[in-house]
Amino acid sequence: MTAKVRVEDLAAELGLSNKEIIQQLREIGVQAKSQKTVVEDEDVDRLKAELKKGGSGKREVRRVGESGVIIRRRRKKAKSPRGEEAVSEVEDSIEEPEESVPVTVEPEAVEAAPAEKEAEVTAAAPEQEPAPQAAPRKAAPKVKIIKPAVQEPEEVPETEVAEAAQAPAAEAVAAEAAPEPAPAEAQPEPEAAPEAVSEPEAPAIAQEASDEAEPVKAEADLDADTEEEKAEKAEPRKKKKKKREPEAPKVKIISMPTEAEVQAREAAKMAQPERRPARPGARPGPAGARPAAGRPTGPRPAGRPGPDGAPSPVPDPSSGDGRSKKKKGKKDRRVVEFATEGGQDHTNKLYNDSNFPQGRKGRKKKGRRGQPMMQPDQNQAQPMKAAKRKIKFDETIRLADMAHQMGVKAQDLIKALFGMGVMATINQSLDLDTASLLAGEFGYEVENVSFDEQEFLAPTEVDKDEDLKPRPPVVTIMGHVDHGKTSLLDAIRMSKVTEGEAGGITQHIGAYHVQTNRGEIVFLDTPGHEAFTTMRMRGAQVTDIVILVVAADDGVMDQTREAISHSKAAGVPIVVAVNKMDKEGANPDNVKRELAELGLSPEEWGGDTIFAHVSAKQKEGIDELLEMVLLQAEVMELKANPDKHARGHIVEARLDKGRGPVGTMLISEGTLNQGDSFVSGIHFGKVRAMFNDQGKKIKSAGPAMPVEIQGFDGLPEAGDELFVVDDEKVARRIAQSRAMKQREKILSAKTKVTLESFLASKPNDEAQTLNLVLKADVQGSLEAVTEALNKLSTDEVKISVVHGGAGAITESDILLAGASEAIIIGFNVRPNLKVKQIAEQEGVEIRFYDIIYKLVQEVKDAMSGMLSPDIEEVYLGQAEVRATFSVPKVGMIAGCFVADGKITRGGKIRLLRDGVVIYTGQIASLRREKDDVREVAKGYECGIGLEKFNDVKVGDNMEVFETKEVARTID
Ligand SMILES: Nc1nc2c(ncn2[C@@H]2O[C@H](COP(=O)(O)OP(=O)(O)OP(=O)(O)O)[C@@H](O)[C@H]2O)c(=O)[nH]1
Repeated sequence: MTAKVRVEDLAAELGLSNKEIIQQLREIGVQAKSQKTVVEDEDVDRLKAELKKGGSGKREVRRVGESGVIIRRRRKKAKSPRGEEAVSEVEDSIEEPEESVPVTVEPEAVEAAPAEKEAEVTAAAPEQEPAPQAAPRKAAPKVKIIKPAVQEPEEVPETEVAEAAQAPAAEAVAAEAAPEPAPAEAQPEPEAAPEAVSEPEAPAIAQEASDEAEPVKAEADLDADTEEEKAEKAEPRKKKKKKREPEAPKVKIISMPTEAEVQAREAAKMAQPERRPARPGARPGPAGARPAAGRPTGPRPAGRPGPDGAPSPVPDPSSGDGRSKKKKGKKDRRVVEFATEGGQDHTNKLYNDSNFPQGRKGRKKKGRRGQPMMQPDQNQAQPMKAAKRKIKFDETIRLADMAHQMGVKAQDLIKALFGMGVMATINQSLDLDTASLLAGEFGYEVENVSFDEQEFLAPTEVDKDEDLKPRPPVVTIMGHVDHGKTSLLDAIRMSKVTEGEAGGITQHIGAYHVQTNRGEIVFLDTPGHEAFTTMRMRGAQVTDIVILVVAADDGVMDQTREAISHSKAAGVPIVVAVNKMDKEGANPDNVKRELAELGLSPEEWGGDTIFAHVSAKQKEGIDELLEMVLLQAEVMELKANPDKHARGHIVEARLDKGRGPVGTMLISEGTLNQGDSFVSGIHFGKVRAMFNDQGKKIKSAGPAMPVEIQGFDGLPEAGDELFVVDDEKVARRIAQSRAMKQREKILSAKTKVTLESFLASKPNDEAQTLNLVLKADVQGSLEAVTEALNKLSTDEVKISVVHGGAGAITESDILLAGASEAIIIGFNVRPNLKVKQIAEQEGVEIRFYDIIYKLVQEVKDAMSGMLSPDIEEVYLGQAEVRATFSVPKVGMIAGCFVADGKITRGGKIRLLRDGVVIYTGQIASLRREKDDVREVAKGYECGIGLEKFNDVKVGDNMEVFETKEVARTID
């Protein structure tokens, strides 16, 4: 058994800090994550041996900061034993002297501080590693020298190595002492300096290049260094920094080296360093150049991807070298820079060689914990690799997530997007195109990993003619209120469906089919066009034929017109059922005439609309009506392939207490079998049980059959498409993917058709159509507006009035507009609160006008892409008139209840009666109880007086708004 000791215990025992112990352990190849990590006894022994030897190269260098604070830095020792020993020695000496460092020295050190620190680190590194590399270190020392030199000249040389180093140090000191203006060389110095910093690396290169050259370079370096130092002294710190920055280039230079160079370096191992070599060439890439930090610091700047796009590459984890975390981190950073400049491989090699010991110094970010220092840096660099510079994109991607994946600030992405003309917030979802563009800006690629449900859906091969079998038509009954829709449905069901059925009672499942002598017909059991259009809005066009019920004694009414508009918009043929023929006042000819005016001319009048006379009450004419429907269906040649996976739509769904979610599906093609796995909207399931419209349990159902299904995982929605897939896993995956998309969709702004944007919405269409739903206060103005608008149609932009009617804007109008991508134009009419909310939900734009000229002008402008309203109306609130009081000398005061928003005294007001605008003007007075108030919020009562208007009635509504100017926009 081996004894185990915790890091913290070990630290206590050896008189070192936990960090130091962890670092030391790393250097001997033992990974310790924290002070609690248990260390094997044998490792402890090794560690101690290593420490005795001189430690794994850790060295501490204390610096005196400006404030007089001593900064202790540790440097890893070179792998080479020599180096290590030397280092350790140095450390000791340094520490001691540091404390005794004179104040005067401090300032200098401080100046050099940032860069110096780094420089020191780097310098130290080289030194440690290659004892032999006197030259290189020397260069490094310069930087270091500044600190140590002043403080302890002797130490510096010692640590680093060689006498040569000492010499430079001395020089440096001298230089510092005599701040002469940097000679011409001084300028280059900066570069040289950097090089010097990176010297270690440079040396390698130099070596590779040629011995001869090296010496020269070395000399040059030295000179440069001294010069630099001088210059630094002479110049403000900034300059020094700059010089150091150049050092970064050194790094780059190093990386620049070819493989051959690298190898040479390895071979020579820190040998004589003539880092200089790099100098000129060194800076291969300005990219890395960031050298900013001059000396040692180089790393930092380097760390970041250069503008060149050169994100720092990642060198290889030279981490193995066993340097202090800090050092590692620094190194990594540098490496990154280098990589950027030169080949990554090279850098890696270099690192591995530990040729670049110098690299540390800068304090990198604090946050590195444990080894992480290295790793994180590497990670940062890694992005360089193409494989790592990809962003996963799934359907959409939130800007914040994208920033996270890229490792950049969301703010930066937002700025970049802004530059691309896209305004986005951190939580906004981006589409693939935008994300790709944005990623490109940062040198990233977008990898689309979206789940494509199409892959799992049965290939939508075109059915062969021989596979198609006739199917029954699906019929919806529409008509005005009380014209007999329900009675007709009942009459049909009673006369056909229940024949032969016990009790004659059929279960209501949303649809049923009837058998006639001529064939079957399927009826959707939800009369009215709202349901019809609601489903259409959801993309479900299940109805083949519409039966339009018109009472013979009443004629065409508002909802009759609406039904016609809805049917036409959906392109569904209409069969007219003139109902209540049994009534005395029945006048079918009048109905025909009115319908003919709306484009539904009976066949006997030369038109193509089929009419049938029925009496739902007397159950007369039903067969003839059904016959006519089938006649129409024959013309349509409705067919479907029953031999495939079923596909259809949910027409009704409900939560059954005992059976859970159940939905009625109208199969449009294929055959649904019990046990089939399916997806419906964002839900999935397996057909556990299936019932027909008569409540009978069935095992399979073919096209156009309404069936009630059990087995959903959640409640589907009417209009959802349902299709069968091969297995439940696929169904689940698809449903999950859809649910996710739906969430994203909700998050992303809903785009709606607006008068300003409709042109841009379909820029590629040759002829664009502006769909409108017109609502006016009276028939007369409706006709006038319609006529004026129709005249505006041009070859390029057509105006299509999907529906026009007199009266308030209703929910039905919103649904129709939503399904037809239309804009609602309200002329002297307004929607009530509920309708307004639905319009907002559905993203339907409603525009209001009270002057035909203005209406026409705006539509005209919109058609030419020039619409730019400069006055915008801002809705404030609505109030209901619950009482009226006549106040002498003041006039009529309306006692109101604020139902929405707020009422403000300065606001403009519209008085609405049944949705029609009666008055538009100003609020003359606004009171709460007996006090004049500025505004009254929702939920409170108040008294409102209108300016020059007294005809207020209980039940009226008041809409308050204000107008504001909006800057005109281009396009
Ligand atoms: N005389 C006569 N009355 C009928 C006929 N059909 C329906 N009615 C009557 O008209 C009224 C309205 O019938 P419904 O079937 O409810 O009309 P609807 O169109 O479904 O009405 P909503 O559901 O309100 O839209 C009822 O009182 C029926 O009895 C008919 O053919 N002749």
